[in-house]
Amino acid sequence: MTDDAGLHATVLIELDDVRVLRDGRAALDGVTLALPLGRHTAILGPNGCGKSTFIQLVTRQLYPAARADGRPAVRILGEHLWNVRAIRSRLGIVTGAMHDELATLPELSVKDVVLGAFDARLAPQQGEVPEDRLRLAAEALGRADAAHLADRLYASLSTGEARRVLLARALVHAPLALLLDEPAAGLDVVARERLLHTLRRLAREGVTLLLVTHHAEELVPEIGHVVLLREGRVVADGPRGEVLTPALLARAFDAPLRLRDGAVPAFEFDRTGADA
Ligand SMILES: Nc1ncnc2c1ncn2[C@@H]1O[C@H](COP(=O)(O)OP(=O)(O)OP(=O)(O)O)[C@@H](O)[C@H]1O
Repeated sequence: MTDDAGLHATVLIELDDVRVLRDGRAALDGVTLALPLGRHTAILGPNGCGKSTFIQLVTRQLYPAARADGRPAVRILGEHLWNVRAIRSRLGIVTGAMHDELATLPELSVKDVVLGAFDARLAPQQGEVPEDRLRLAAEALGRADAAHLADRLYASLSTGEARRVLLARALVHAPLALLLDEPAAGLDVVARERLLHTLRRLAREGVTLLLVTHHAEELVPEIGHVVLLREGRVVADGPRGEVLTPALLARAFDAPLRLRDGAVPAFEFDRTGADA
């Protein structure tokens, strides 16, 4: 392995001057990032800044514009032609889109949802499920604090319960990192804090967290690094305390915003400033 390959292997996601066009407009524009394994990071920004585009880039639902010099613009764990199924043992992905697909299947049990990860399908293939898969699925449900939900139908779950089951599905391959799209969106305050507690435990166990969000309260203390986006461009990329300043937040959100950082971080909108 060359030094270069060694470096890439420790970098979870690398974007090199990425441009993604949607309907002819750049949804990501000149984005250069290196997100290492082991560093818990949030990608943060207002509606429309390109967060979903970033996730769809990683899951290969969207592609970057070709670069003039022919160099690959995106690498996931060092691979520029990654296969989402092949990387799932290293990067578990939890998105709202996955929930939307699963929730349309009324017969699907929670166990089926988690077992489906082995076949990279919504539900597992018919037939007897191997013992080791059942064991790994049960362990993943346990790690997601969702063991009590195993025999429920997925479509009958509350939003908070369903989010845990998706987390279990992502954990079934014991990934090194989790890419989480607004993990606490739609959860009540208690469900949110319980889910964040689970994520914090996973972080302490060595799973790298990569949050893509605009919810300040999801910025658990383990998130030490923040990338701020605005209109498809990186406004700031650095340590949490240096990025979440009123000046940089104002630039990203185009509004007088500050973060009240603490046990439960929250954005505060300065209405006086907005009127000025
Ligand atoms: N299907 C689409 N077709 C065309 N343009 C799109 C499409 N989806 C998003 N866009 C545009 O791409 C840009 C980035 O959108 P994206 O959905 O990635 O932002 P986001 O940060 O995820 O927003 P939100 O927080 O509202 O989910 C926006 O200008 C948006 O209008």
